[in-house]
Amino acid sequence: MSSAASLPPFRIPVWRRAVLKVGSNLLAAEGGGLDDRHAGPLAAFVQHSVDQGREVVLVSSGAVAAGRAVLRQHALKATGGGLAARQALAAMGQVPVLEMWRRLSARPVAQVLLSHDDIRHRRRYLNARATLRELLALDVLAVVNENDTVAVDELKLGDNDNLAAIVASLIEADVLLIASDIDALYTGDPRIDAAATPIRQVSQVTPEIMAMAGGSGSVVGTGGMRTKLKAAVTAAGRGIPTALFDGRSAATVAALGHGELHGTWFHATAEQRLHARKHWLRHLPAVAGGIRIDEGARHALSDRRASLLPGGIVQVDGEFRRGDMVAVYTADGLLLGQGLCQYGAAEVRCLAGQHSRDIERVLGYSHGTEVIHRDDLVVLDRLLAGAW
Ligand SMILES: Nc1ncnc2c1ncn2[C@@H]1O[C@H](COP(=O)(O)OP(=O)(O)O)[C@@H](O)[C@H]1O
Ligand SMILES: N[C@@H](CCC(=O)OP(=O)(O)O)C(=O)O
Repeated sequence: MSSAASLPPFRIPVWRRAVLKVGSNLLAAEGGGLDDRHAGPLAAFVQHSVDQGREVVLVSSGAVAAGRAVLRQHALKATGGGLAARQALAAMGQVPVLEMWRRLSARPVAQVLLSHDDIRHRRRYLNARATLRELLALDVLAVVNENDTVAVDELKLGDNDNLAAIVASLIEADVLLIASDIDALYTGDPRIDAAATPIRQVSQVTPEIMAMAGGSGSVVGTGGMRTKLKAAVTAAGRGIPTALFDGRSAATVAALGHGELHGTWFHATAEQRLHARKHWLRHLPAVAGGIRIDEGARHALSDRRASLLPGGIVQVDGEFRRGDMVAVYTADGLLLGQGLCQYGAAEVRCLAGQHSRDIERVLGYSHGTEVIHRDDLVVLDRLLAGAW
């Protein structure tokens, strides 16, 4: 088997926001529990990226492996196998996982546990997104994992590769970074196929590429290469490229900090991203009613692609709830576009004409400074001009 070191590195495009997924195999110690040997250089990579003005959200596995060690440490006996036992292990293990990242990070860490329901339900999805955005703004390291406690088998996000791709889409990351225990995608499962060769770039995950992937090479890993390829497909569907690399190699991790990938790069085109989002926003039906805005806000939305702030709102028609798709009109009633509203109609009525900084004073709480965030807004004249 030839190794990925035989190929020239891939120069990754400059990115501003990334999701870094750290797999179980990198965190599980041989005799059980956690080993921070590989997590150390990865935490240093995150810090280095932040120092350069970038943002990184971590998706970390390892809870089940860590939970097993807690059980042993305290000489506890599992009451049985099955799902509940695994969930209990994960619940116990989240503590040492967080503790490890806290120890390795110069910044405060925050735990974000997500479940299937949080992704499927729009309101919960928006809440999760708002929290992650806030944590990024606070410069806090968000450590995401699946909320195994409430995830039953048929409603599981499944593996953290998939979760990482969803989080990348949630925070609109520029790149998904998957740190694994293998240095590239190979033409076949390297454990079985001695002639397998590494691939540096994949322009699209085709059925032929999918057929190259086998399952996990270890007992702690969940999905193997197959789930990584599926994650790359999910991410590419949102226009997010994926980098797969060997998180056991400190040199590879350090090189990544300088934009050099010694792994596999899965391309995603900008058109894919625009198309997916434009399509999604455009086809979500708007609720009855809407928001009328003044000339300054119209200019900001259509010419500067800005978010809708409370100050530019002159009138609220009808009823809608937080998270609903709401039509936006000019003051004289021309339809300008539509977007996902961060506040319900009653709240927007209170906020109309107010400065963003006064939201908390007016409502007693805040869901953010934007009434409609620019990422959630589709402006029709841009669409028609094909520029969105
Ligand atoms: N075509 C392939 N190329 C590379 N690795 C493969 C391939 N098919 C299967 N694998 C296996 O996938 C493993 C990585 O996945 P996994 O064990 O789930 O790790 P993680 O904990 O990082 O998610 C590799 O160690 C390798 O044994
Ligand atoms: N929530 C589980 C995730 C396990 C998992 O998916 O692991 P991985 O092999 O990294 O995809 C844990 O923390 O143990």
